Parts: sequence; C-alpha cells; structure tokens
Amino acid sequence: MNLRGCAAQILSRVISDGHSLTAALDSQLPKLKDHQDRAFVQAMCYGVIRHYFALDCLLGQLMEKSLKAKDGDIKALLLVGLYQLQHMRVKPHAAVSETVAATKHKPWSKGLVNAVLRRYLRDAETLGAKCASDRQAELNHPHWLIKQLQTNWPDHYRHILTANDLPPPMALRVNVRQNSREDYLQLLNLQGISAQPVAQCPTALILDEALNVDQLPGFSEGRVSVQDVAAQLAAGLLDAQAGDRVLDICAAPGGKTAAILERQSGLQSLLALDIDANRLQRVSDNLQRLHLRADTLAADAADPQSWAAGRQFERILLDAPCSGFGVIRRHPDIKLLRRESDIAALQALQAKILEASWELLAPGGTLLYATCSVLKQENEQQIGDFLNRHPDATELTIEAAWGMLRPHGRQILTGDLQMDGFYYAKLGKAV
Ligand SMILES: C[S@@+](CC[C@H](N)C(=O)[O-])C[C@H]1O[C@@H](n2cnc3c(N)ncnc32)[C@H](O)[C@@H]1O
Repeated sequence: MNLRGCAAQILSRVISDGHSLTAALDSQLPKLKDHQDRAFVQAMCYGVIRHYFALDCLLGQLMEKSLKAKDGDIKALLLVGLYQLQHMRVKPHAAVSETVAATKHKPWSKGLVNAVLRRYLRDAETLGAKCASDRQAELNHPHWLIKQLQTNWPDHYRHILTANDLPPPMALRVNVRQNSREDYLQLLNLQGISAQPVAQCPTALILDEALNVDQLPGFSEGRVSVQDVAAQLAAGLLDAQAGDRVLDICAAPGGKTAAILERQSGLQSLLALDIDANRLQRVSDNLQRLHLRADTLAADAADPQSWAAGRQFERILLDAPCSGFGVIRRHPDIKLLRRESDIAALQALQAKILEASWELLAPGGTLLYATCSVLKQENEQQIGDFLNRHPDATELTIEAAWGMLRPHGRQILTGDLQMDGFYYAKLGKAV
C-alpha cells in the first residue's frame, strides 16, 4: 500500500468528513501490518493536522482554483506532500515521486500533484512570506479560536498557540498500589528508558522520549498508566478518604477513576458514570488491567432523577465535557472540528451537570470541578456563576506549586510545567 495514499485517506476523513483523527486512524492503521509503516503514516497524519492552517494557506497560494468537494482525498494528498517537504526528513525528490505515485486511483490528478509540489520546491520562500502576512496561517489556528484565546488571555495567548502546536511529552502515572515512583523509575532505567519525576505531582514521570506502551515494563500487569500530569493532579485534589462514597461523573475512559482508586484503597464505594456506554467499557478494561474495581453506570449526569435513587456522595469529581482547548497538542483535530457555537452549548451543559451533581453531594462533602480547557467561560466564570446561585457552596482555595490562582479555581495554561491546559475548582457543601 502507498503510505502517502493511506495517510491522505485518513486525513480526508477528518478534513472533509469531520471524523476525529483518532477514529480515522483507528479505522485505517490496523490495515498496515508493519509497525514502522503505521508509525510513519501516523506521524504524517498528526503532522498535517497539527500544521493544517499554515499548510492550507500554502496550498491556496499554489492552486489556481480549489478542488471539488469529492476530491478531498487529493487535497489531503497535496497537504501530505507539502508537510513532508516542509517538516519531514524525507528527500524532496522521494517525497514528490512517492506522493505522485499515490494518485493512481485518480490519474487526472497526477500532473496536478506533481506540478504543485515542484512549484512549492521552486518558490518556497516567496510563498512562505505571503502566508506570513495571513494571521490564521501565521498563528496556525482558525481566526475565531485565536480571537477567543486572545480575549481570554491577552498576555498569554501567543504562548498558548505555540504550545498547542508542539507535540506533547509522554507522561506516566505510576500505580502506587503496586510500586513506588522511585522503584518504577529504577525499573525503567534498567531497561535503558530515561524519565524524570515531576516535582508537582507525586505519581508522575515524564519520559525523555515517547514510546509504545508495550515497551513500558509492567504495563500489562498494571504497574503504570499513560496520563498527562495535569490530569493526574485530580486524585490528590479530590483527596478522597477511607470510608468515602465517591462519584466520578463523566468518567470515561477512566484515567482519573483509576488514579483515585490507586491513591486511596479504603473507599466505601466508587461509582464511575458516563453517558457513553462504549467509552465506559474502557473504564472497566483499564481498571481490570490495573487490578482495581469500581461500579460503572451508563447514564446522563444531567438527569440524576433517572439513576441516583437518592444516593449521596462525600466526594464528587466532575470532569466536565468541555471544548478540549487545553489538549489541542494531543488532539490537534480540535482546531478543525470544533465550532465557535459549540462553546455556548458546552457552557450550558456544564452548568446543567454541575447543578445536578451538587444535589448528589452529601452535606460537608467536596466537589472537584475539572476541565481540560483554558477558556474562562468554561472555568472560572462557570464556577463564579455557580457560587452566585448557591449560598450553600463555599470555594476551597487550591494552594499549589502549579498553575495560576484565579478569582475562582486554579488554571494551568497549556505547556506550563510541560502540562496540558487544565482547570480545577474545589467546592465544599455546608453541613
Ligand atoms: C473529559 S471526558 C472525561 C475524561 C475522564 N474523566 C478521564 O479522566 O478519563 C468527558 C466525558 O464526559 C462524558 N459526557 C458528556 N456528556 C455527559 C453527560 N450528560 N452525562 C454523563 N457523561 C457525559 C463523555 O462521554 C466523556 O467521556
């Protein structure tokens, strides 16, 4: 199979059909038997999506007219070609000829792909200069998202935009029920794998170089998991105590559920709830690998009448559905797939789930609100509005050596201390 053609097929599912990059990769990569081929195709797909707005501007300069909607695969192939020429260590003539070779199913496009890529090689500098004056191309994000981030963080938005476009580090959460972080680090070092402990989070290690999970010693036995450091902070902040009934709302795929259970073995119960039954299955799979257990429930968090049956919980983690603007570096397709109108809809959903969750919190209990977003509308403003509506809620200040203390809660901006962009706020309920 032509690997550029395979990448173009995957990319056109994202760019033209609006599928997520993860889903598009999952549907095609297994067809490639060789793991190096899979890695190469994956790198091209992530690269094109990560640099999409800059590459698309270049392509616009190189084409006299746009391709028809039905030729999204050829557009994707051209982007693959440009990405290789700009960013990959592939010899230019090989990049061009291999990309042209992927046009066999549409012979009319052979000359076009060849001409566009060769023109790029001739005029790269002039074309680059033209795109540098296009803000969307220069900052490599859609206009509306640049505006949102600039309005939210006038002094930080450029740093956020840059961090969004860098490949993220691979962080591990050591299962402290099975081994200490020091022991696991030693085990890694014995296998020639280098990693650094993270001072701000007792369970976290950051690998010097990303690798496949099956290369991690003890992964299948549950000694370790892959999880960003910012997400790992949730378990410590929730601070569940022995005997507590814990509710993990919006739990799938279960990274934080597992972290809570690893940290505290004496919980009375943990209920992991998510609206998506398929994703919930991943919670069970993850817990099984880690030798942990929780109850799982597929249900709508906004409608506890249908499932809660009067139950109350001493600790609630609400990892709310959000824009995901803090994890663009891990899911660069967010820049293409998210729409500006989604933000208000998400805000309304978050407010609804937060209201419903509050009813389930026992007097004296603690609710931890989390998002992987850097937008104030989803974070500090959401919590500010909630506190205004609820005199029985008190904000518990999060003192920490990471993130920024905000009028409400604590915000991590993407890339700070190598973390994803994340937000946490802690609310206590009056007795
Ligand atoms: C940010 S992810 C959760 C990540 C998870 N807490 C973890 O650490 O692995 C948000 C989740 O919210 C779920 N969700 C969205 N709307 C929901 C609703 N109304 N009720 C319950 N779950 C919902 C989604 O299915 C998704 O799995």
